[in-house]
Parts: sequence; structure tokens; C-alpha cells
Amino acid sequence: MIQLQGLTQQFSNGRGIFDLTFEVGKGEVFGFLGPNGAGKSTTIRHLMGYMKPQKGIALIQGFNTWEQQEKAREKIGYLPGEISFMDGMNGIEFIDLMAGMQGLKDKKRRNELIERLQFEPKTPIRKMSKGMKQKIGIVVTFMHNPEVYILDEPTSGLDPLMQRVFIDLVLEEKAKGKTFLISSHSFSEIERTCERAAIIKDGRIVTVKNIHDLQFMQRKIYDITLANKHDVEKIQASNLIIENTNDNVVRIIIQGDYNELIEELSKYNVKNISSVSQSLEDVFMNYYDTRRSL
Ligand SMILES: Nc1ncnc2c1ncn2[C@@H]1O[C@H](COP(=O)(O)OP(=O)(O)OP(=O)(O)O)[C@@H](O)[C@H]1O
Repeated sequence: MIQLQGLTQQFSNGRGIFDLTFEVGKGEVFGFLGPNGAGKSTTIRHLMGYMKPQKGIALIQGFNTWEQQEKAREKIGYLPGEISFMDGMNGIEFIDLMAGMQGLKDKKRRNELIERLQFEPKTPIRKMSKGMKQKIGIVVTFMHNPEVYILDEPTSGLDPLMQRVFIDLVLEEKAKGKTFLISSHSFSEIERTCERAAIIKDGRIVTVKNIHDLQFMQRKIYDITLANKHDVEKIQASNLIIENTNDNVVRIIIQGDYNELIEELSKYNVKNISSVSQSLEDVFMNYYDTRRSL
């Protein structure tokens, strides 16, 4: 459904995307993960036919996204990272302007989406929060029943409840055989919807893997607070990977297998466990660079 073959675009500053090759099958939800500046938007610009590749091709439903732009774009639902709104409009005016451009006549799906995303569509756009604007973008992207969805950081600004609504929308569309490419710099944004993901760094694909394999390989960090110094000394002598210790708080690194941690912790008086949030850079990149060759 979506194919990239050796897609390359180098900017004059040397940055860009280099020899990107991967495929997304019909009915698949595919994550496109990378830190800021990795090349996700540049890749999406090619998928939308906004840029001519220096080398390689991008295809959507077999249509070359540059040479057959109109055909390729026909069935795409595109949610940009930053939506450009017209000044002075309210939400529903913008949605209906876009519906007109999409040739959409039936308002049933539009209304259903507004109801599910729970926002007041007559609010002037200039008064809207980032999350509300994002909801408008989601309505516009989903209302015309596209075959292929290309979504750039779709849940940014949405609260957890609305993220759940969004996930349900994606899974419902997937069940209908729709195809998704979801770009993100956050693993948690894609792990509940995607089956596979590509990781991009400095314009190059680092790996394309099943999401469960990525979850397993993901390095997790926990701060464990123990009741006393004696327990701290004992845990330090265990086989767990300990990054550092601060008073009674021991920072432990887990990769994939939790059983050893659970078994070890059962020996102590544990006062608190908290997971340490990490950027995608921390989670994958440093780990891959230093400890694993792909
Ligand atoms: N028109 C351009 N001219 C020069 N450099 C560019 C241009 N567009 C993008 N770049 C550079 O190419 C690299 C990839 O940018 P891109 O916007 O694709 O990254 P990204 O992964 O989408 O990041 P973000 O999540 O921040 O949007 C960056 O270093 C960026 O500065």
C-alpha cells in the first residue's frame, strides 16, 4: 500500500533522508519513529508528493507520489504536524471548507467524529487550545473515509481520554482494512496501535521491527526506594543492572525480562517503585549505539 524504495533527499546543509526503503501492507498500522530532526516530516512530504526525490521513489497504492501526485493523494487522509488554519474561522466553518475540498456531501461521519471527540465546533479557531485544534485535524482527516492515513504526531495535545478515543478510531479503521503510517517521536504514542515500526535516526532507517520485539528490546528505568541501607547493599550485590544509587533509591535498568527484578524485589522491604520517563533518544538510540549492533 505504501512503498519507499531508496528514497533520498539531501539538503544543502548535508541533512535529509538517505536511502529509505520499507513497505506498509494493506490493513497495517505502521509506526514511523524518530527523534526531532530525524527526517520524519521530510519523508512524509515525499509521501504527499510535495517534494521531488533526488533518488528513489515513494509509491501509494502503486502510484508514484511525485509523478502521479493527484492519483496517489486521492485516497490519503493526511494529518500534518502543524495544521494551517484560515484566520477568523470557527471550527465547523473550517471543517466544512475542507469537506467541500474533499467533495464530501454526507455529514453523518463528520457529526459522529465531532461527538466522539467532544468539542464545541463553533468555537473560533483563534480561541482553541492545541488539543482542540488537533481534534479538528482528526475530524478532517477521518471524515472522508480515506484508504490510507498518514498521521504526523496525531495525539500531541490530546488528554489521555481523547488519546483512547483516537486509538479506538484507528483500530476501527484498521478493522475495515485501512492502512496507516503514524509518525512520532514517542514510543508510547504508537505502541497501542501499531504492529510494526521503523526507527529513523539522522535520516537513515535504524531498524524495522515488530512492535512486540521493540517493546522487548526497549530499555526501561525504575527508581526503587528501599526501606533501609542494608537492603540497598544487598540489592547492589545482586545481578540487576544498577545505574546509580542515591540514599535509599536505587536506579535499575531493565531490558525485556521483568522476572529477575520481581524475584529480587520480593526479598526486600520496597517503599516505592517509579518508572523514569525517557525520550526516544534515550530509550532506543543510545542503547543501540552502545550495546547492540542491528
Ligand atoms: N528545506 C530544508 N532545508 C534544509 N534542511 C532541512 C529542510 N527541511 C528539513 N531540513 C533538515 O533535515 C532534517 C530532517 O528534518 P525533518 O523535519 O524531516 O525531521 P523530523 O523527524 O520531522 O523532525 P520533527 O519531529 O522535529 O519535525 C533536519 O535536520 C532539518 O533541519
